Amino acid sequence: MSKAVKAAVVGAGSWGTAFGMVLADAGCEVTLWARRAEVAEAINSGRTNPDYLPGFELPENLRATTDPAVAAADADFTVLSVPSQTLRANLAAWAPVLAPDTVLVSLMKGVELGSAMRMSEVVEDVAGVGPERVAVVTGPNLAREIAARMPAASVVACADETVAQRLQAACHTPYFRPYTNTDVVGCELGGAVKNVIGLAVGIADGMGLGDNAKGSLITRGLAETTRLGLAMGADPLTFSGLAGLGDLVATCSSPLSRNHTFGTNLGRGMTLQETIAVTKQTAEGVKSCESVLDLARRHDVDMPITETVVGIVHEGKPPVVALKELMSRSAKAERR
Ligand SMILES: NC(=O)c1ccc[n+]([C@@H]2O[C@H](COP(=O)([O-])OP(=O)(O)OC[C@H]3O[C@@H](n4cnc5c(N)ncnc54)[C@H](O)[C@@H]3O)[C@@H](O)[C@H]2O)c1
Ligand SMILES: O=P(O)(O)OC[C@H](O)CO
Repeated sequence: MSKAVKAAVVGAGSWGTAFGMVLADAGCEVTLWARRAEVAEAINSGRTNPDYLPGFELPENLRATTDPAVAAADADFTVLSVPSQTLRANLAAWAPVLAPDTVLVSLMKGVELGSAMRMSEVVEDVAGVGPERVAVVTGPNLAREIAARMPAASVVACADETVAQRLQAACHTPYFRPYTNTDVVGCELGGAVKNVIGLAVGIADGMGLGDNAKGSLITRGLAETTRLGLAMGADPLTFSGLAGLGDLVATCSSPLSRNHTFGTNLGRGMTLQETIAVTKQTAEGVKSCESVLDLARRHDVDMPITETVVGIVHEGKPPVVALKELMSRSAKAERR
């Protein structure tokens, strides 16, 4: 009998826990690392994670610990699911205990502030591993729907296709269908920028701007994501796939999206501080809109929607003023 695949998951938040359930349902032995002892205790004794995924019973082959060395031991895959801006510090603490040949898997959809590095680049930098040891899982995967075992497709990206295929096998279940891709840059950009566009669509929804505005923002949001991707060497076809259009549509249409909800609250007139106060979990676009804009400027790419979101979220620009500015930009051909 072959040995079960072992997976460590760093971060027992909503997506770390839900993806841990997917791995466990696919037959892996999963150990979740939780920051707080009470979260680990609830998972081990109550089979639930009431703080992040209330109402879902967790599989028996998913355990939790607060000790990184226990979680990391012999892990074939070390799955990283913490807020993007904390990855560097979290992974630095894990680096000494990582299993020697473990594949590091990023679930995160953000870009590091200051360095403008994608999450896989931060992983390579901190863990000192090459791209063949780093994979990314991304796509239209709202954690609560996955935890309810509702059907979804996803993308498993790695520069080394055989590694992507191993991970694909490790997380393939009757309700979770992962596709492989070797375009790590495109997959990560799709995930990070859709959060920013999700904020923009949420703001528009909160302002009551209607479905034409939503369709326009989604489409032009995808256009600016693709422009950035092309400048960074991504395959443009990635953006019409699950990591691009798929995730953008799910995020921009779902009340389960934290980024969309964050934007809706701002569009309804809440202040930034009020919105932060009612947001219990990570809305990556709030910080990553600045690092995405930084990336755009480094690559000399025009990203007007991203710029508008930064203006509203970080510069106190009233949404009505931002809307007027966005709509009065000079006329253009669609494909440029
Ligand atoms: N929730 C989803 O539906 C979903 C789906 C796909 C991808 N993602 C991505 O997965 C990543 C993780 O998101 P999530 O939804 O699990 O977030 P979350 O807010 O639900 O959980 C974050 C987890 O990170 C832990 N953590 C570790 N160090 C931390 C620190 N210094 N500060 C704050 N928290 C810290 C928290 O304790 C918590 O367990 C994000 O990049 C997100 O974009 C989320
Ligand atoms: O809740 P959000 O906005 O972080 O979105 C969750 C996932 O990324 C959707 O695929």
